[in-house]
Amino acid sequence: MNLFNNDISTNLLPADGVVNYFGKIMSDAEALIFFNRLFSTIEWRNDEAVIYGKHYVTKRKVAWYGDKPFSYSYSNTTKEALPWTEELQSLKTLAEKLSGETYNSCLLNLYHTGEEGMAWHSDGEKTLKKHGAIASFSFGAERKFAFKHKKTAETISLLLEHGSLLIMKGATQDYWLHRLPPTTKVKRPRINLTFRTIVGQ
Ligand SMILES: O=C(O)CCC(=O)C(=O)O
Ligand SMILES: [Fe+2]
Repeated sequence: MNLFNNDISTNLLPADGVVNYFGKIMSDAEALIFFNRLFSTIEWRNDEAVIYGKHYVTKRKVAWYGDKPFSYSYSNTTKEALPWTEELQSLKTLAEKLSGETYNSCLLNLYHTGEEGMAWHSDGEKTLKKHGAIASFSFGAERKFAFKHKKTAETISLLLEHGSLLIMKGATQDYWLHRLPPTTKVKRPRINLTFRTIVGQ
């Protein structure tokens, strides 16, 4: 368990990838402004999934934005990226400055309460740049986030704070799963943004 690591130069993973937690990169007041603007201006939609032929609509809401109308396909649905909003453009610039990487798209998640989460997965889709960085911003309720090694099952956890930035890069998606565990303790909403790089479209 590594709940309070705040040194950006520290790799939270012991091997097979790089995860840097920058901690809070803005004031709580500034982060609240981002939360409110994102909550009201993003075109939030319920996420859909087809699992064993059954159609599910999640409570969690999602949105997909980018430089171009990139398509993003998963669970038998395809979404086209919407053009950047002012807030997304400024957060993309901030992520690029702090991480020294570039991004061309962003997947957003809105978790209304702690009971909504995201199951173990890795973001290694073929449409994403191989070993490209993923920059993850958190706004609103603080939530636990966890990594699990695909072979050894070693687990690393941390807290994602209001107004914080986490970077995943290198071979992370090849070797590690990550998840946002559900919890009954958190009653407030959280917004997550993951800036990514789509290739070949
Ligand atoms: O909500 C989070 O912090 C993680 C979201 C995530 O892993 C994803 O969108 O791929
Ligand atoms: Fe992910």
